[in-house]
Amino acid sequence: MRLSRYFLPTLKETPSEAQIVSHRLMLRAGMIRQHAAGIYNWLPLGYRVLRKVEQIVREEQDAAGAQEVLMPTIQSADLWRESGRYDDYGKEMLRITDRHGRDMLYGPTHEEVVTDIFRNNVRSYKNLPANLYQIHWKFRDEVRPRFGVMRGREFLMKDNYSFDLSKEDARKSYNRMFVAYLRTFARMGLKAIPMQADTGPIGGDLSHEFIVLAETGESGVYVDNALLQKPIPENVDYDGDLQPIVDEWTSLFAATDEKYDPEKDEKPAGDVVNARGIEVGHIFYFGTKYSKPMGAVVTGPDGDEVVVHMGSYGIGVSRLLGAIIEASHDDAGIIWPESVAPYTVGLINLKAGDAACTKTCDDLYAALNAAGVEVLYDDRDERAGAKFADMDLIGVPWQVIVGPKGVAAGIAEIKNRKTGERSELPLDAVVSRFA
Ligand SMILES: Nc1ncnc2c1ncn2[C@@H]1O[C@H](COS(=O)(=O)NC(=O)[C@@H](N)CS)[C@@H](O)[C@H]1O
Repeated sequence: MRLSRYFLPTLKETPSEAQIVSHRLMLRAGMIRQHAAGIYNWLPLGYRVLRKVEQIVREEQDAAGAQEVLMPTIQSADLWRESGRYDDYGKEMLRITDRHGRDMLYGPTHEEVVTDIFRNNVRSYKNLPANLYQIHWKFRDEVRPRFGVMRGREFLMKDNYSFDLSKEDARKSYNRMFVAYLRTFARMGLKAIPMQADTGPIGGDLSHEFIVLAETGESGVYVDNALLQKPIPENVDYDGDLQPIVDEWTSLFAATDEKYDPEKDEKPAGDVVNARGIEVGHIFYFGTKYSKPMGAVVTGPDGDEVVVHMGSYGIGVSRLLGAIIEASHDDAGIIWPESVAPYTVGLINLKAGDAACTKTCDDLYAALNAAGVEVLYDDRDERAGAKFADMDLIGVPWQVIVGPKGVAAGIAEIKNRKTGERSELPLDAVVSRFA
């Protein structure tokens, strides 16, 4: 993409309404613009990263055996009356009346909808286990939306729902998601620690939140330092027994401050630190909480009717962009991990008015694109300083800097955005370096 053509309204000034760094940088880098409180427009740069994050979530869900669906954002209130949550859910639920006077709502979550899909289409235990997921927009009328996409009212969530014949089988589904979550966040360069958590309006008695440690996090947490060093599971056999991995990750102390109070509870063993964290995922087992009132049953192996056991598993996809920036930035701006970066290379033409330099850069841009390298090409007629500042703000992992002197010497300068390390490369070696 050429910066001269990019719809990228960067800001020099820090917007006053932004209180945390990720919110400030997402506004300054032209990634989002607020539409209303807690509701955002996703501009080209921001949307590009959102889809990269979404894709990693999707890949790990597919690898774990979940199947992607798309459920409606607007739901009928009738299902929520069946589950008994219509009144309990409170003011966070955006309630709507359609032209025929029917009670509808903008979905804050989808347990009822997915249970309705299951009960209408599955009769036999032979179709279990089932695990359906979607990546879709949710609406929760938060009383105090803040911190940009971190606590929005309309936000993008990946939500899964699992269906099993028994609590034991449901535990296996839970474990598959637990491991998939460890892998998902690690692929985005995040250390997300699974912690015992409250179940809140979703319900159930088994739940873990996945928390990324960050000083601006809204959650207070207590975590054993050893958890931060643990290697992430690789080459996972999702049909195998994952309990040992889950046991390993839950044997050390980690709890949100809702579950552990240092004043009341005894001091846990280990090198436990108190920190702030961002909840990027939350998984629940809640048995028959929805399947019983909604009649989601299957015929069991011995012909009897069995109410299925369920769990639900959420990831805050849009929140993750904020979390990644909180975990990876510096004074100059965002530092995107390569796995979610909007572009891999930021190509900077230091002298747009110099014909030889511009031709070299244009040729390099074409060659990198032809090799499948995602390039953001600063071809603007701007001062070098402004170009460096913008590319550092946008946060692409690698900068390829070409000026008239470099062209004369046949070299480009390469800058690693994360380390600041600079090196030189012959111009004809740049494509192979990044392809
Ligand atoms: N207001 C919000 N803004 C941005 N992300 C949010 C917001 N509320 C929740 N999330 C994200 O969505 C994830 C899942 O939300 S949740 O309420 O914990 N869980 C559920 O909704 C379950 N139905 C899982 S499918 C959270 O872990 C958090 O990362």
